[in-house]
Amino acid sequence: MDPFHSYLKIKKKMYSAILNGRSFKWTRTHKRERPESIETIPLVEIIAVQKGLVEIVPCKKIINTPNDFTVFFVKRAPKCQQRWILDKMVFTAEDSNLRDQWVSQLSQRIEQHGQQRPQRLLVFINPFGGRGKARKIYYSRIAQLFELAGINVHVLETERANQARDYILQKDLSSFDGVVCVGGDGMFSELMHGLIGRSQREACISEDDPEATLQGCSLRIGIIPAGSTNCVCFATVGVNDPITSALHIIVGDSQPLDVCAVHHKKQFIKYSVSMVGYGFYGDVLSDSDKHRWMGPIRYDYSGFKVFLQNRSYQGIIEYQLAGTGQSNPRDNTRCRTGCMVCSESTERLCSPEENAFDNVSQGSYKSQGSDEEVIDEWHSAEGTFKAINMTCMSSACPKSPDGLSPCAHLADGTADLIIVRKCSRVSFLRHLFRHTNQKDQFDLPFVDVFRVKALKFTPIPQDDDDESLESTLPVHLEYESVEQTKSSFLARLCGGPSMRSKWNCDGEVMPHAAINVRVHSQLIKLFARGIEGPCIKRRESWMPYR
Ligand SMILES: Nc1ncnc2c1ncn2[C@@H]1O[C@H](COP(=O)(O)OP(=O)(O)OP(=O)(O)O)[C@@H](O)[C@H]1O
Repeated sequence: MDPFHSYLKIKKKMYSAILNGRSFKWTRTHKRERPESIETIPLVEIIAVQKGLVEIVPCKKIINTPNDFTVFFVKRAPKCQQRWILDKMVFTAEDSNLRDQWVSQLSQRIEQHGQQRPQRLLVFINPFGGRGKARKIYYSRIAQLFELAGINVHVLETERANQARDYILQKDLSSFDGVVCVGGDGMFSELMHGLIGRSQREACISEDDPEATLQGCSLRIGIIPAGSTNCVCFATVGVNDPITSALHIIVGDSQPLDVCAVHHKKQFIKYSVSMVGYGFYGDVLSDSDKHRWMGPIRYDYSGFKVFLQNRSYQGIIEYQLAGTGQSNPRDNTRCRTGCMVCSESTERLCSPEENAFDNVSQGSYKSQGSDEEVIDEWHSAEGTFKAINMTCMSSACPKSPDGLSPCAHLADGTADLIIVRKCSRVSFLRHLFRHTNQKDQFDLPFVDVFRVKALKFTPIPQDDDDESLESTLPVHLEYESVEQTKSSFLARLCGGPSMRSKWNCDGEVMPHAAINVRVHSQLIKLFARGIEGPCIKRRESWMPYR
């Protein structure tokens, strides 16, 4: 399409406006204005163009003036690049004919650039999410944005847990371009389980087979953060803000995401994107579940209590390292919009001859840019562990803006395994505290971190039936456990001895301690583009990879 140009007025001042293949620009025609005063909006970030003077906040109002048109577009908040705002500008053309030409030209080009934009969405609202705020957030702030963008929406308010998952598993979704949840991480997990389960059923793949290469999902998931925890949204957008997320959905962003599949023997248990954690985080979650009445503060309460208990657990960790040609968890990079590491993974997945992920499941991986075949070796560590965490993403959240593993990637087909061995309370506190500041939380003698493809954990002692463990402890282990906890007054104060922790899988307690976890590359896609910002983080104390 040829560029379209004319003079337009904004608030009675004359501007020269030009629409080309990628952007819409306008600049003052006055001679004394400097060229920096050019305003530019990329076409992909124009939400809508409408005739007349149009308002949508606090409610929709159109004044049909003959020469005016209103352009709605995305703007970055002044103090936070990741927070998006809906901005608008009213332009006045010389006559209504020119106005109509502008509206038609802009609409055509938005459509041309917006092939990834959803036309029809299925929206699930958890009316109890975020202490009952979800419904209000959707109807007072989001519904009008979807209407403005011309998106057809089918809204369902859930009446029970797992209703959204079951709906996705059972109903015809062929008319939808995406599914959206208005709620917290629990609602996101429901949508993810529904979509992955459905895709496997359609591809005749058994989710119970831990070795199966799973089928990716075609529908994208949107998250309107309205829960008490929204880690997935924060780690993929950089901010928990309903308007920002709605705008990412409208412009049709797409962010692939790796997913961990968790199995117990040959039985599928759960999918995870943010954290599979044993020991400290498992104990905090299972304790906090007993205090749900406290609301979100229960996590702080249980965190403090579990910290005082200072428990560690015996077991064998086996992990399959990702090929050495890839990035590593301490390379001081950040996964950001357009991440090269994730793009390489996308290319590998898209080219069937070099489908490294298929090779991985057979035990080898060919690193990018080298002819060298790197074996994804299995390693093992036996010992007493305070925390074992595996995460497919940084797991950044408002309390820890860099997250559990700051250099983890969203879509590179790997996860970061963080092993914290038995240590004193003070040492563990140092490790925890470093999640909230700029210091390297892995630069401690009792912490190891690896970039992995898979994990197996076997608690000691092994037991066929996890639940009956406590009654069948060998005497020496029973003694050690009791010593470990009873030796301390603080531990006694905070709870009795326990031989086995629980796994925390994205905020849900899992029933088995013996599990296998495997990363599935780019299994789902979100309406997001990753966190906008620089890929390299400059830290004063830069620590090379150990
Ligand atoms: N109508 C409903 N009634 C009860 N539970 C529901 C309903 N709809 C969804 N759920 C369940 O509620 C759980 C929590 O929801 P969600 O994550 O949206 O909110 P939250 O405020 O972040 O939750 P949490 O209480 O876990 O902090 C989800 O696991 C979901 O399965």
